[in-house]
Amino acid sequence: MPRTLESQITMEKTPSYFVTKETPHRISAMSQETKLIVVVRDPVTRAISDYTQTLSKTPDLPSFQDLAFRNQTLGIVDMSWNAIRIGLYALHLENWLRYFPLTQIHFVSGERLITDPAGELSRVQDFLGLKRIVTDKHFYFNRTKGFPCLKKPESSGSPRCLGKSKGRTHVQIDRDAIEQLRDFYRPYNVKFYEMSLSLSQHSLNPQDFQVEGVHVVRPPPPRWPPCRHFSAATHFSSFLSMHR
Ligand SMILES: Nc1ncnc2c1ncn2[C@@H]1O[C@H](COP(=O)(O)OS(=O)(=O)O)[C@@H](OP(=O)(O)O)[C@H]1O
Repeated sequence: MPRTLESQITMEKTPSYFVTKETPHRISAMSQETKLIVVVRDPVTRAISDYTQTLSKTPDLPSFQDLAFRNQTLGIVDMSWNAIRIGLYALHLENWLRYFPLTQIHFVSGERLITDPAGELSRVQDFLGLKRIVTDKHFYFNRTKGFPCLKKPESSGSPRCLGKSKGRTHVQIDRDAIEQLRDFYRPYNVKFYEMSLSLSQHSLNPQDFQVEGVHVVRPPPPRWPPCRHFSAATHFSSFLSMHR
């Protein structure tokens, strides 16, 4: 991490931070005031997106079902496959909560980042204690790309969209496999959604985690005092770490 002046914020983004066992301990040893931002999306869509990305680099990859299930007939999911494991947000979060209070963690909805990028970024700016500088006027919807793009980045006078590897058409996976994976993730999603409910900046959509209609328990407000400073974040889940 570079040295940072009192008025500056250092940000670092590494997709694997959120799911790497040793990371919370290492980051808290560096600074307990680090603020953490995690971009999450429906874990089933996330797994298919992950597979689509790997397939584009490794065309002879086994099928999604072969990798996702130990035994698909019995519905036994292979939790050791990274594309599946990463979406077990509740488990990863529990590991982080051993080192950081929930108030220092902010979840960005990957789905809303596409439908309402300015809204998601308002919450990020609030969480970081920043003035809301990034707003609606910075984005436009690019029909060709099918995603929001930046109107005019600071560094150039022309609009900028994310690259071709972001927002690819996903590999088609059969309905049954998707349903089996939804069933598999449901308890983890419910737990994760419940944990996130105690955040004042809570913005996760119940539909994105298939928890609508499920009885979720709102946990008591966190015991920790609100943080003064912060820092850090993860392929949906993206993980960004920010340090002041
Ligand atoms: N504005 C905009 N333009 C293009 N793509 C967008 C945008 N906002 C979010 N997304 C979604 O970002 C997804 C890819 O991001 P990753 O999480 O793979 O990034 S990272 O590799 O972890 O850094 C990518 O997922 P896929 O659609 O599955 O490819 C996109 O849906």
